[in-house]
Parts: sequence; structure tokens; C-alpha cells
Amino acid sequence: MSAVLCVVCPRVNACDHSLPRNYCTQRRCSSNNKLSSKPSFSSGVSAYSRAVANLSRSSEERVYEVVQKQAALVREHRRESELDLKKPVENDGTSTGTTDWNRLNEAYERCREFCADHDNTFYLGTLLMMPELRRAFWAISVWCRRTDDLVDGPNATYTTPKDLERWEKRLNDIFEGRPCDVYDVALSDTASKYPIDIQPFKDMIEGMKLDLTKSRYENFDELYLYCYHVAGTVGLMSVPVIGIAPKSKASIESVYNAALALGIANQLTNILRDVGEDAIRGRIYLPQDELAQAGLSDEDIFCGKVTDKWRSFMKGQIKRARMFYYEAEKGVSELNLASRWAVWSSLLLYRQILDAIEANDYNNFTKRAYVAKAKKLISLPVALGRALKGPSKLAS
Ligand SMILES: CC(C)=CCC/C(C)=C/CC/C(C)=C/CC/C(C)=C/[C@@H]1[C@@H](COP(=O)(O)OP(=O)(O)O)[C@]1(C)CC/C=C(\C)CC/C=C(\C)CCC=C(C)C
Repeated sequence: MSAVLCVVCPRVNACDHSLPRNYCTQRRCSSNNKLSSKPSFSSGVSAYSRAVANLSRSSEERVYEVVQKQAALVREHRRESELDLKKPVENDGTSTGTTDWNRLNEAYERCREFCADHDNTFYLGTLLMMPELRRAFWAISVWCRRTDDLVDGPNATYTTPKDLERWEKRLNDIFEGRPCDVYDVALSDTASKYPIDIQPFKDMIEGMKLDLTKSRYENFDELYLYCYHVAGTVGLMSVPVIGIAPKSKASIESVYNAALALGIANQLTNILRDVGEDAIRGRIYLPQDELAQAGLSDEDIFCGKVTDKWRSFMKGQIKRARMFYYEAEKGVSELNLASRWAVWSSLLLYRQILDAIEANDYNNFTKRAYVAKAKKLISLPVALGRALKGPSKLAS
């Protein structure tokens, strides 16, 4: 029997969860029923054994290292801010003049227009935020959408790896204060105002490189890594802008983990909704080994017939996506109050796409699952109710 890894606990063949191929988002293992701690590769490990370990690490373990790095950066930034508060304020001559101010306002307005045209659910979410935060999210969203368009947009067939390298160089320029166009001006400003790290942005470009060459995913481990690159990264970009509630007792890592989970959950939902559309483009994002285990093949997907095998396969996939939403929920209450409503709303709205797939009797080949406007509106007060509940008193 081949070794099976759990998505969250780094154990092999040790979990007895009901998810396909033993993947779960619970941090418990059946063997000892204790919270499994994240593996640390830092102390006392030689470079050689680390390189060997690299080969056998699961995607989730590798992504968790990024989470740890992001959390460490936030800590460092907090320390620096405390030191800055102690320093007397000096005018260093870099204060923004009126022309710059107008240019910036224009840049953010262009980002708003871009988002209003492109991003339904997330644009709606940003409207529930405070104006300053909203602007930062528009700038980040525009960059993400433009990156995604390189491999998924109307001109995607012309995109080469070289274009993505140029895009990455341009990203470095944005972070170093040399924006290229009006949208970059907004992101450059956002990056200078919030403790955002360039890593998740670079990782998203890596994901797009993957999309250029890969159209099948052997197992959930491979799919997880893809989801991290294209969507989990958005969660990691978002936390430094949103900020963690001052009263939160949660560890920074656990909040980043929840943000990552929300990105993964959204992307899994996206994949399940778009099975038919992706198949037309020759792409199948569903884990090949799980398809085979369910007695399904690529041909079944290209034929697009809803059978009992398909329904039962989809039930497992939907269950897993919901577990990632559940992981994400744990972190939303730990965020700053100013953004909780927006994040809860987008979580509730996007998750309902899974309900819509069920309501379509799992026909995601020819019927697009969507959430009706009335349902969206009902979700807003529900989200507000949840947002008003503050961080948990217990440390996590
Ligand atoms: C209010 C709010 C949630 C704001 C997030 C705004 C933001 C930065 C959005 C960027 C989204 C974007 C354009 C990503 C590009 C890559 C991509 C296409 C990812 C897929 C999004 C939807 O795709 P698509 O447009 O094709 O789908 P629709 O047709 O519109 O349905 C993704 C599925 C992923 C998006 C991932 C997120 C928005 C991550 C959200 C995580 C957080 C905001 C962190 C919250 C923190 C905690 C602790 C939970």
C-alpha cells in the first residue's frame, strides 16, 4: 500500500478520517489523539539531512514554513513600531505633496474601477471595510487579478515563462518604490504603508508558472500546493493589511493559518464549481488518485455525465472544502474589527457556492453554481452578527 499523508498533521498512514485518501484538516491523529505539533526543521539539522527532508516533506509542511516566516516578520514589525513610537517625530522631507496625493487618489480610484468590473464577491466584501483598508485591498486585488489573467485571461495563450519572469521583476520594482503604471503606483503605496512581505506575491507568480505547464494533479498534496500558490497566498497578503485584533490571544501563526485555509477553501470551491469549464480547456484540477479510487477517469469528466459515482466523489470533495472553511472560521474573529464583517461576508458568500453545487445535483459540468442576490443580501446581517463577536478569550 502506498504511503498516505494527512494534509494537516504530518503523519503517514496514521489518521482515520472519513475524507478521501485520509486527507483531513483536523489537527488530530488517531494514533495518540493529541494535537500534532508542526514539524520544525531548524535546530541541529545538517544541511544535507535538510535537503533530504525537503524531498519527503508534504506540501502542507513546506507552506507552513512560509506561514512561520510571515508570522516572524509581523513580530519584527511590531517590535520596530514600538521603537518608532519612542523616537521623536522628525520631518525627513519625504512627506507626500499635493501632486503625489492626487496621483495616489487617481491610482486607487482606477484600482476600484478595475475591481468593480472584475471581482464580484470580493469587491462586495471590500465595500464593507473602512476606506483606507478598502483601497489597499483594491490595489492587491488588481495585482492578483492581473497576475491571474496572464495565464487565465483572454491573451493567456500568448503568455510565456519569460513574461512571468518580467512580471516578477516588475513586482520587485513595485516593492522597491519604482512603480511602472498607475495600478502599480497604488500597490507600491500599499506595500509602503503595511508590513506586507513580497514572498506571497512571488509565490503567486510561481503558481501561474505551474498553471502554464501543468494540467493534471496526481494527488491532493499536489493540488494543495497549487491552491496555496494561487489563492492561499492571497490570504497571507491580506493579514498584514487587516491586522490582528489587539485583544486577540491567538498566535500570529494560527491567524495566518486560518487566512491560508480561507484561500485554499475558496480555490477548492472555485475548482469544484468550474469542473466543466476547465475540462473544455483540457484542464482537470481534481486529484487523479482520488478520481481513480472513485472509479472515475478523465474521460468521465470530458463526457460530463452526472452519475452516482460522480455524486459520491463530489460529496467527498465538498466535505473537504468545507473543512478548510471551518479552519478559516477560527481565525476571522481574531482579526481587527474593522475588517471582520467583510471577511465573514466573503467567507459565507463563497461557501454557499458549495450548497449551490449540491442544489444542482452535482452537475458542475453544464450548470454554473452561483449564489442568488437575495441569498447574498441575507448573508450580510448574518456576517455582521458574527463579526461583532470579538476574539476568543482563550489562547490558541
Ligand atoms: C474582503 C476580502 C475577503 C478581500 C480579499 C480581497 C482580495 C485581495 C482579493 C483578491 C482575489 C483575487 C483576484 C485573486 C487572484 C487569484 C484568484 C483568481 C484566486 C481565486 C479567487 C476567486 O477567483 P475568481 O475571480 O475566478 O472567482 P469568481 O468567478 O469571482 O467567483 C480565489 C478563489 C481565491 C481568492 C482568495 C482570497 C480572497 C483569500 C481571502 C483570505 C483573506 C482575506 C484572509 C482572511 C483572514 C483570515 C484570518 C480568515
